[in-house]
Amino acid sequence: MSVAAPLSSMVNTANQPHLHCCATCKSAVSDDPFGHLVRDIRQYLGPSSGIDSAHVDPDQIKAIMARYTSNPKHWERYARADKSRGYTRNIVDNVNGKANLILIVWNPGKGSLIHDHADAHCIMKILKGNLTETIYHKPESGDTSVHPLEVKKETVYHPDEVTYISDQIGLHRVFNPDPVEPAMSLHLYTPPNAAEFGFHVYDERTSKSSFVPPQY
Ligand SMILES: N[C@@H](CS(=O)O)C(=O)O
Ligand SMILES: [Fe+2]
Repeated sequence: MSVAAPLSSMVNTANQPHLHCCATCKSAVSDDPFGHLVRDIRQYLGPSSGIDSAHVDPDQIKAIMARYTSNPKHWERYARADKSRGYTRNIVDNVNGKANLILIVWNPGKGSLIHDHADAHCIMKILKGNLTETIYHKPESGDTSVHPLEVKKETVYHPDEVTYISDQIGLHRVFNPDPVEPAMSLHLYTPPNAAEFGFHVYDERTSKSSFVPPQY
C-alpha cells in the first residue's frame, strides 16, 4: 500500500515566492514586505475616495510604517535619483486618490526649503541613511512683520524611524547631512493637498512665505 508523500517532499519550493498569511487583511500574500506596507496603508485609508484629513489618525499610519523593516531590495526600483536636484520625489502610490506615497532620494548634503504641508498630514519613514529635520514655529496668519523664523526642534532620524508633521506642529526643512551618501525616505501625504492645490515655502531670515503652485 502506498502512502502519500508529504506535499513538501513532492514540490520544489526553493524558487517559489514564499506565501504566508497577512495578519492585517487575513489573506495570503507573497513575500513582498514593501508591497504589503502599501496595501496596509491603502486598507487603513479605505477604498473609497472621500477625503477628510480629520478622520485620519496619523498614529495609526505611523504604526503601519514603523512595523515595516527597510531593505533596499524591497524599494530600490522606486529610488530614482537626479544629481542635478537637491532631492527627487518618486511616486509609489496614490492610495485611491486619498494620499500621495512618495519615496524621496536626498542627494548628499542637500535638503528641502522650509515649507508647510498644505493642511495635510505628513508621515515620514527613513529608509536609508540619516535625515535631519528642523521644525520651525509657523508665523501667525496675517503676520506680515519681518523677523527670522524661530526653530522649535531639530532631530536626526535614523533608518526605520518614523516621524510626523502637520501645519499644527509647524513648518519644517529636511536635510541629508552625509557629504557622500544619498539618503532615502518614504513620505505619506494625506489628503494630497500640496499636489492638488500647492503649498508655501518660507524664508528663514524674514518669515516671508511664497506660494508654490501644484507641479504637473
Ligand atoms: N515635504 C517635502 C519633503 S520634506 O522636506 O519632508 C516634499 O514632499 O517635497
Ligand atoms: Fe515636508
